Amino acid sequence: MPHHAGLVKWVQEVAALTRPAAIHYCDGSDTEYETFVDLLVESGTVVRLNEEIKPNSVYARTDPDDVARVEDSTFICSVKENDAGPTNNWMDPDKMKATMTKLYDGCMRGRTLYVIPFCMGHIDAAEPKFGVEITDSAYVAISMRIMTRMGAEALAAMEATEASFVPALHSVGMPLDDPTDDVPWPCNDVKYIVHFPEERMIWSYGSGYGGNSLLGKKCYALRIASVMGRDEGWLAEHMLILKLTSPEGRSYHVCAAFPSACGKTNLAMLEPTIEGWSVETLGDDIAWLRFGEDGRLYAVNPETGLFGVAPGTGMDTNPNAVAAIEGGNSIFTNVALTADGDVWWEGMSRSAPPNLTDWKGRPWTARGGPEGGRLGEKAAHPNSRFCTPIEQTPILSKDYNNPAGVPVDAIIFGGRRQNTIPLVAQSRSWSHGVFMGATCSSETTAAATGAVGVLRRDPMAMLPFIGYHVGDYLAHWIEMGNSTTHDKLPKIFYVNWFRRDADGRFLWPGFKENSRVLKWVVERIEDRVGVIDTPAGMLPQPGDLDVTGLDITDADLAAVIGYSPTEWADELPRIRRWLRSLGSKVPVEMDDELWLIAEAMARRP
Ligand SMILES: Nc1nc2c(ncn2[C@@H]2O[C@H](COP(=O)(O)OP(=O)(O)OP(=O)(O)O)[C@@H](O)[C@H]2O)c(=O)[nH]1
Ligand SMILES: O=C([O-])CC(=O)C(=O)O
Ligand SMILES: [Mn+2]
Repeated sequence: MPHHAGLVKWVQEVAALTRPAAIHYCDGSDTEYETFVDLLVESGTVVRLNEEIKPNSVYARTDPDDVARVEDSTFICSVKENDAGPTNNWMDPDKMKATMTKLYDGCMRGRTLYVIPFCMGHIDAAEPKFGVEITDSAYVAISMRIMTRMGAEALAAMEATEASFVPALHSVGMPLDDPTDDVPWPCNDVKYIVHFPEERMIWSYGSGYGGNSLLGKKCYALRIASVMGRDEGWLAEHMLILKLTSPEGRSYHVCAAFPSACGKTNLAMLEPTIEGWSVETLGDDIAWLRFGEDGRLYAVNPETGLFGVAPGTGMDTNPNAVAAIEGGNSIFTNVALTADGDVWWEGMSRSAPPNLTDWKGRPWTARGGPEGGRLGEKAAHPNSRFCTPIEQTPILSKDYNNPAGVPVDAIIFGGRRQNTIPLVAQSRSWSHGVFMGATCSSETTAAATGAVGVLRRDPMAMLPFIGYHVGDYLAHWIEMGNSTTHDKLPKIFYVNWFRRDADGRFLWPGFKENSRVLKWVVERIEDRVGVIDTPAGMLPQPGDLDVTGLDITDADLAAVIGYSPTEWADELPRIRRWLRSLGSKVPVEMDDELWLIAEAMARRP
């Protein structure tokens, strides 16, 4: 039994409310994992994959209505409504607690309450960030084991100092009065993903999907941590971290923020196509950025696993992710199952293997669709995921486990835009870089429920993850830039791999070829190439972007890297309207940058 008084008391309170049949404190051991998998096999939630092909791995199919983050049901319940800002759903915390307490009342009947002590970031960090998730899902428990530093070690470190922790309560919301009533994927139509920023507390109900239920990830490491960062002078960001080494052996660290399903995992594990360059991975989704004593910004990845989009992950796009997955020890969700007990998804190989079972459990027919389903339906859900220990990445940087993190040389923002945004642009200054991040936009993907392909602004790729007022968040970014000398700050860039021609064809091959853009970024850091200053930012000069050996026409290249005055004439009013819609907390620097761009456009027809 743990002796952390605060923890024991909280577990007792939750148990009194939710009335589970049993309580289990997770130690994170291999035996415990085996027990949980056995239970999940018995309840039909997972099947074990073929031990020869995917050792120690399982496959889960969710309820077809529980496949992504539910942004409409995600709330920031700050005490004051204005502290949640215009981009978050808000409800009065007392009202929300009353509503959810009713839902939690008896919600774990017939199930086991699992207590998962965990640490986001390194347990021996200067100020370790602890959390404890209570959940009634063993699927969540085995996923948290991959994604976080959890179990006995985290608990011991917490107990050593009676450290405070973020309490994170999760229930699938399906009590069992008769065990034979259980379903493979218990969940509830009513879903709430709720954050109490002042109390640093998370309540989640009704969903078992990763982004809604693995509360260390988006809920803690982004929404709650962004509030901690505001108060303590650091940043919690939706960013990958990579280390890039040039043929001369000089290394640089790059953080990049792209919205969900817009290429972070792919870039983080990139295999450069240009001679002599190499990439090592440090993180693929979340970065915590703090100033070191030398005044530089340092990044750590608070997670220990990859929770990656499966479709599109294949040998030709991301061989390092494939290698990590081949290592086994993984949980696959909503992909397709092969006849020999392996997994498959669109983009893994050119054609589907025979006798597939799709993500809804339907046999896959030779005509290329599920039995009883529509032609053209995918075998794997577009937001299907692999959950794999990051340590299995063949190109993991040796600094991944360094509690102090790595110094950041460049920050890249990106989005998924068919037009307007050039392949790569550098910011003229820190505040122009913050402006680029702030006005970043993207066409929506399947990572959240709702329509796909709709253009929305996604500041720093954090729109669904900022735990407070977006205006205060942008001001915090500006302040971070003012807390050190200009030359120590990372350079800021803005990229777009997704620009298309009039026929909808991607103009840029992307994936591994994005190494050519990283090379240009390094050449800018080293001040070896010049730029063309445009309203869209500082763009590569003709001939500077290395396209040796690349199959791209001059016309396509010009179109993908170029500034389009007509497209920007449409864009500028959209940006202005959007900034206005955020209200008066937006820092004045954003208006200044907008004005500078408008000026430049007027000068340069
Ligand atoms: N056209 C094109 N598609 C890309 C590129 N990089 C990634 N993609 C596609 O974008 C999708 C998502 O890529 P990921 O790297 O998994 O995205 P992510 O940002 O890590 O997503 P989250 O885990 O949801 O935060 C996949 O379907 C990829 O095939 C690129 O350079 N060009
Ligand atoms: O949270 C999730 O569901 C997965 C993810 O990384 C994202 O959506 O950005
Ligand atoms: Mn993500």
